[in-house]
Amino acid sequence: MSEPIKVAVLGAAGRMGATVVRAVEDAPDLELVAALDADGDLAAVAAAGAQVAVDFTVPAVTEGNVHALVDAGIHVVVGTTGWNDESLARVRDHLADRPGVGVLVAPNFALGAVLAMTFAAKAARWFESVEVVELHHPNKIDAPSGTARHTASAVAAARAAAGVGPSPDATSEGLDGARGADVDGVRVHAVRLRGLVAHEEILLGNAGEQLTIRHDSFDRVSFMPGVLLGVRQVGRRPGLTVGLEHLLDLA
Ligand SMILES: NC(=O)c1ccc[n+]([C@@H]2O[C@H](COP(=O)([O-])OP(=O)(O)OC[C@H]3O[C@@H](n4cnc5c(N)ncnc54)[C@H](O)[C@@H]3O)[C@@H](O)[C@H]2O)c1
Ligand SMILES: O=C(O)C1=N[C@H](C(=O)O)CCC1
Repeated sequence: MSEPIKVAVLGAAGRMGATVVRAVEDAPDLELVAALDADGDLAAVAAAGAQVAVDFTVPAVTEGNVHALVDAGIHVVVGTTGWNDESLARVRDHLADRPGVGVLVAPNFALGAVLAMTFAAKAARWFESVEVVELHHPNKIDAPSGTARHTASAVAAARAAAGVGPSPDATSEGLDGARGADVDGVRVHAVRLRGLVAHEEILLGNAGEQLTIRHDSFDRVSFMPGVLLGVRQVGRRPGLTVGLEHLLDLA
């Protein structure tokens, strides 16, 4: 058997980070060499000999972590949300100077969520209306979710490519926010409710019919097969990869 991949986890005291620590410890082909939280020193990751770092921290710090890890020649698997076209472009540019280093940024590592996004993008051109509803635990700090943004962008791109216009909407009066956020022209609604973990519905409507695509993560273990797949694959994918769909032959 080959040597285990040496893995560091950032955000290790958090809900996701703690779950990733347990998953790495349970995987015979992986070795946990560092587990850092907010009070940790990022230099400890390289000092521990980590080959791959997994980042489940907070939107305000994740990009800085990635640049520091890329400088150290460490591959990175990022689950933290808050990324946009500009921050992703900065990482892509940085990686051009670091051939051989891979970064995977995925807004959702649950296999069902990735399939739901893929199915929604495929279906989007065939419906007059489409809206996204995401539902999460009330401790989540960002809205709408990274998954919902990624879904809405993919839906919008598929509709644009097929020449489909915007969803019909006659709203001209009411309260600000009542129609949700606009992500590339697709309405996205965020629910925060005690008891929830991570859930998404894509509602697609035509005259006389509705298709609802729904995914539920009831437990954070649902993200672990995707995270571990990313850890195992990221070193073989130099440059920036955005979305787990690229590792699942779905893109
Ligand atoms: N991609 C996915 O599949 C997926 C799944 C669940 C959550 N998330 C995202 O992951 C992120 C974390 O979610 P969570 O529920 O675990 O949050 P959390 O608040 O429970 O955990 C975040 C942790 O990061 C730590 N932290 C803050 N700054 C740090 C730093 N500079 N270095 C190291 N650690 C630092 C915090 O102290 C905390 O322990 C969020 O952005 C969330 O949206 C993504
Ligand atoms: O619990 C969270 O926070 C989650 N964040 C990701 C997102 O914003 O899409 C993935 C689902 C869980």
